[in-house]
Amino acid sequence: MGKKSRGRAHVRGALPVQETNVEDGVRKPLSRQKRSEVNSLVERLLKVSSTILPAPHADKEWESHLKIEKLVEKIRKIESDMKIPVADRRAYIEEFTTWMKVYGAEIDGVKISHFPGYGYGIEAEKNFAQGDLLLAVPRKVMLTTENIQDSLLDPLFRTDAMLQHMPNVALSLLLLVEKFKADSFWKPYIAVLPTEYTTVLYFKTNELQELKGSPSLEPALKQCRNIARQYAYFSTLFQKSSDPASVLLREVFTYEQYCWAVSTVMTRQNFVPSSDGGTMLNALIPMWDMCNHNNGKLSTDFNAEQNRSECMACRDYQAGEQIFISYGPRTNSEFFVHNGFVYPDNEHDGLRLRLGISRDDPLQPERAQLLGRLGIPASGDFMLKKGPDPVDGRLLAFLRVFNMGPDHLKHWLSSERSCDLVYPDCALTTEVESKMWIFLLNRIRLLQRAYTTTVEDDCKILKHAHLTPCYRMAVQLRVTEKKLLEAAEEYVKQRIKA
Ligand SMILES: C[S@@+](CC[C@H](N)C(=O)[O-])C[C@H]1O[C@@H](n2cnc3c(N)ncnc32)[C@H](O)[C@@H]1O
Repeated sequence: MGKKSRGRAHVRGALPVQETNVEDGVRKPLSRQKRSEVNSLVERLLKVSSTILPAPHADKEWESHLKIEKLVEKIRKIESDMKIPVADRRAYIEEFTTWMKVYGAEIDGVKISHFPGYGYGIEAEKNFAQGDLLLAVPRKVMLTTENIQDSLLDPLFRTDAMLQHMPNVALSLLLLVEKFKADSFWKPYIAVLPTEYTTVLYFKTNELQELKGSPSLEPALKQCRNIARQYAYFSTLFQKSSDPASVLLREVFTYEQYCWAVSTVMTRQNFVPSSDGGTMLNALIPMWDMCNHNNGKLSTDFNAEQNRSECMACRDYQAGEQIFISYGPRTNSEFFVHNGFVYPDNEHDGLRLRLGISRDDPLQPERAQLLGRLGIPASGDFMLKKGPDPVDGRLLAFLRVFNMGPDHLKHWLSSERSCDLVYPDCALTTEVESKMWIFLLNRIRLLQRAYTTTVEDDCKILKHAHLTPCYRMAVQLRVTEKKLLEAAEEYVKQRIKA
């Protein structure tokens, strides 16, 4: 495809230049030799990223990440020949807003503005009272997995198992198809999307290394490995298939483009009912997806009668204020891995604890049976929560069962009141109670010792102005984790004293 000739203003003002996804140069395919180099690197990447690692093993995961990174770096270097210069994201906001209104969006009273620390966001242009309609986005402008059936992706979608089973991956590829198609209906929307993200896929090795000791490192590395594997899979597929999507994407599909597409979807997607109401669809909802997150109630709903998503004010807003929505009760680790940000005031924060009954434990069958009765697995992920009650009923019951002796287990297995084990005031011997609090305290201290810095060190680091956004986020995340552990430690110490 040749250079775009559409005239537009390159607005350069006080704000940093925000690139768009609109090409501002000539797209160049790779030379034959470079294509074959990429293909052989991709083959190796597919192998390395598909290797099954031994169950949770941080060192092995890190080793594998370094191998993947090495290959990805080589691929990126060659693929940089395919890079297309892009223009200012901000210059397209007006065109996008007009497009939204033409297709029936109700967005009077709000506008897109830049907010330091958040990127773009939605600003109130008038006062809103709690419960008022802030914006309404018709289905027509949404990009959903239902749009695949009328797109170039449809033939590939129908035959590819990964696309059939992973709607978020399918939506990512649909987005790429629409981005590179000459006459996409969604061009005005794609033009105002960010060109880069701060999801873990954009972290350099030294930035990810800042998470050593954190329980968030493992899901972050897994995410990087999964995306590298998917990239390698599709890169190979597009080179050899002749369906319309493969033909279109063959010359433009790079690791960077794939990271962009999946990051767009993972940081912005929502779910809406299908047109027949029978199922839920992964959807990109223009304009709504410009809202940033804070604590609060979910305030977006799909209005089936009007066939549109509606977002209500979850509190009063004054003109000039940034409007926030809640992305839901996620921990900071989840925000970090899936949404590309850390929210220090997160009231739903929590820290994953992996706990399990050892197979070598002679009482394993009894413990597993009792836990099973409570609907709790004998091994799995539990959560230490932020706030005054860090230990919820599920974790409490696990710890109790884990620390019971044979007589206690026998008693609770024959009791009709075993469900009481999830309640703090359940009548349990002090022997089991104190054993379990000591066990939890040791576990918390083990987690604390795994970090290589203290909260004080981290706070000093965060004062440096020159940190990259990804580096800053990694340090912010470990601060939230350490503070949570500190509070939980204090809570447990009080229980031991009592
Ligand atoms: C749905 S988009 C919101 C619009 C986005 N700010 C933009 O410029 O396009 C979600 C992204 O916004 C940013 N974001 C949302 N809430 C945030 C918060 N509370 N703090 C920092 N960044 C936030 C993160 O980069 C996140 O990936």
